[in-house]
Amino acid sequence: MFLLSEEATEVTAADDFDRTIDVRDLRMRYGKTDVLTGVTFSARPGEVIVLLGPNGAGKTTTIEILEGFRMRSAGEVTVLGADPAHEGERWRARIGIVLQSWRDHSRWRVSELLEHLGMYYRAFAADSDRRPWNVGDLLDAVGLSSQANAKIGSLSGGQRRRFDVAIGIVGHPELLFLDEPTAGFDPEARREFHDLVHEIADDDTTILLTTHDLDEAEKLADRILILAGGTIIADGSPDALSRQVSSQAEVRWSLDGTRYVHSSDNATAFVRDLFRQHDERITDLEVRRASLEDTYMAMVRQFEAGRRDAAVREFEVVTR
Ligand SMILES: Nc1ncnc2c1ncn2[C@@H]1O[C@H](COP(=O)(O)OP(=O)(O)OP(=O)(O)O)[C@@H](O)[C@H]1O
Repeated sequence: MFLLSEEATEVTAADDFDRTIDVRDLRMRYGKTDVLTGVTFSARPGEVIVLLGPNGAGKTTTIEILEGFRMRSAGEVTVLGADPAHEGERWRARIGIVLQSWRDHSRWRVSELLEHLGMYYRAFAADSDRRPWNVGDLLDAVGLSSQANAKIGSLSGGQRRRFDVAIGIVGHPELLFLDEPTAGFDPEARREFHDLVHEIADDDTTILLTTHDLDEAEKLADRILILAGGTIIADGSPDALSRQVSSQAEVRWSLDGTRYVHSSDNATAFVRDLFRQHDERITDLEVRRASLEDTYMAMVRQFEAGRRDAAVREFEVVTR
C-alpha cells in the first residue's frame, strides 16, 4: 500500500488493539479477472473513511468482503476483532449496512419496520451498552418524523434513502457501511445527511463510505482511500491529498475593475504584498488551493494511463 508520506505512521502493537478494520493484502478474483490485487488499510474507532475509485474498481466488492457477504480469494481481514468470513449473528448485530438499493418491504409502515428490526438487536444488547434506537428519535434524526406512518412503498427516492440509513443504524452499530448513501438526495437532504454522519461518528461509530461525489468525500472524510488498479493508490486526509498534487494556490483579485490571476507557493505573503502595494483598490479577493477533485482526477488518470511508478514518484508517496 502507498501512504502519503506526511501521514505515514509506524505500526505498533498497541495500534493493533485499536482497529475496527484491519485489511492486509486482500485479493479477489472473479473467474480469471483479478479485481483486488493487494488491498491494505485499517480504520480506528470513530473514523470516517471514504473509499473512492472509478466505476468497477472494486469498492463494493471490498465492502461486501468486510461485511462477510462475499468470500475473498486471499489476504487477511479483521473486522471488529474477527474474520467476517466465519462470523455469525452476534458479530453481525454490531455492524450496520446501507446498501446501494433496498426495494422490499414496500407494504410495511416506516415506524413498524424500524420497531421490528430494532427487536432483532435487542437480543444482543446485553453484549454492550448499545441499545437499538428509540424509533421516534431515529426518525427525527434522519428527518422522517412526518413519514412515520407512511407505507414504505410511498416514500420518495430521497426519503427512501434516508429510510435505508435509518435501517442501517437502528441497532446503534459500532461500524457502519454506507454504499453511495446520498445518490438521489436533493441538496438539503444531502446536507442533513452529512450532519447525521458526523453525529453518528461522534458517537464513536466507525464509518466506511463509498461515493462518487468528491465534494461529499471532502466534507465527510477523516481519511480518503483511493482504490484503482486493484490496490489503494492513496491514503490520507482530504487536505493532505490536495497538497500532494500542488503546493501552489491560485490568487484572484480585481484592481480598478480589472481581474487578475496569479499562482503562488506562498499565497499569504503574496496577498500581504498585494495589499501593501494597492490597499483598498483591491476587491473580490479569492485564494483557491487544488481541490480534492483536481487531486483525484490527476491520480486516477495517471494511474489508469499505466504510469504507476511515475505516480508514486510525483506524489511523493512511500511504501510501507
Ligand atoms: N459477482 C461477480 N462476478 C463477476 N464479476 C463481478 C462480480 N461482482 C463484481 N464483478 C466485477 O468486479 C469489478 C468490481 O466491481 P465492484 O462492483 O466491486 O466495483 P465498484 O468499484 O463498486 O463499482 P461502481 O463504482 O460502479 O459501483 C467489476 O468489473 C465487476 O464487473
